[in-house]
Amino acid sequence: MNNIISNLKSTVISSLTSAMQQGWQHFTPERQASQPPAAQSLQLQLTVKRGAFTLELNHSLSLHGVTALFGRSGCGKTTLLRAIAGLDRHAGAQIRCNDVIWQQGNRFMPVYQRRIGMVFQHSSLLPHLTALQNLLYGFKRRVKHSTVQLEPAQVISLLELESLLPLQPEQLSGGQRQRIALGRALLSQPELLLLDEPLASLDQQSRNEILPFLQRVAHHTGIPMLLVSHQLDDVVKLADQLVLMQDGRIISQGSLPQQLLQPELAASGAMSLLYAQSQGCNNHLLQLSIGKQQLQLPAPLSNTGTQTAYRLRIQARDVALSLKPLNDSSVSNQLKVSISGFNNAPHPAETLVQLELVGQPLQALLTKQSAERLGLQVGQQVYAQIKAVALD
Ligand SMILES: Nc1ncnc2c1ncn2[C@@H]1O[C@H](COP(=O)(O)OP(=O)(O)OP(=O)(O)O)[C@@H](O)[C@H]1O
Repeated sequence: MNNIISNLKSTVISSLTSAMQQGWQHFTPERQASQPPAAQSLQLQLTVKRGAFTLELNHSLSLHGVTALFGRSGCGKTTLLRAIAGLDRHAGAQIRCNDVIWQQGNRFMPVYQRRIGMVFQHSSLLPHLTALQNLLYGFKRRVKHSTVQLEPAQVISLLELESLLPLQPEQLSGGQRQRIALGRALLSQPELLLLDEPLASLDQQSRNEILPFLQRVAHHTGIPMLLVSHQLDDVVKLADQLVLMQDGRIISQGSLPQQLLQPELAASGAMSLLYAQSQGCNNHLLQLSIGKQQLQLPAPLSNTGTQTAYRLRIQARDVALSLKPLNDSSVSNQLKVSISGFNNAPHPAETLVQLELVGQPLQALLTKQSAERLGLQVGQQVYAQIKAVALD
């Protein structure tokens, strides 16, 4: 055992030393031309029957960035993820990743050959191993040298694991355990990361702590992620695309901003996601542009001035509409938009007004009475007052 520990330590120390020599104080990797192509599409054809529940799919999923598999509890998300991973084998299923057959007829590629990394709700760290040993578990034994694109030192730096390495799992918080589990998954050199509710067992503080690391992995490694979640808040912070499931079926898929218009999502609190460019800071106010329109928001205190693109999360209830620009209002963010449609809101007295802002969707939650009073119609140009924005 002592030998194993000292071998693991020397692997990381030599890896870290070499990283330092190459100037990886901060990990800013870009996928190299020599790297294998990341997973881009999954073709899925499968039927799974479990008592009264049936999962039935015949879909192609396009995977780039973070794709959220979203739906109510019991709709079949985990069942689908486990089939994709090869953890469960369902007769008659056909699963392909790009052009590689993972399952078809008698052919069944086992989990370890699928080049996937997995993180589950509970981190499943081995309790008798340190964080470092857990991190490197499988890396030395299972990963072929020729496939190594992410070295331990890079993963340690990316996920800021340095101070955690000597600790036992019981000494780590839930969020820290998930960071180690994520690091272990990355060191398996995956072409696809499968994340099954990785934040579900965490309290809000731990969720907030690990979310930036998931964002960092998504942005810096280029490895596509399939994220199972039934928390719309987490999905909106992380995902680029959303696959919506209901009662064992995929009912829609597409870019996250478009999918947020689906009435099924309004039940979880209708919101919009806008992409904006930073024009710098003025008096601690971040100046943002969307096309030719401007917004300003209190700059995040951690703002280093280097971020140029932002995601703005806007609750539909924080958007008000007026027929003319308001000059005597305290709301300073006012955008010219056009009405593209109306959706039912969860409450019968309210309506969700679909708006378009330079090709991006935005929605406002109004009472039907207000919408009628203003005479709102599809195609009409109005002004959206944005009362609150969350920044990513
Ligand atoms: N081993 C099993 N035996 C019988 N039924 C099962 C089994 N596993 C899952 N189910 C049923 O299959 C359905 C889908 O379960 P699944 O865990 O895939 O849903 P989910 O969308 O991931 O839910 P959650 O968000 O709560 O994790 C549920 O109705 C569940 O009760």
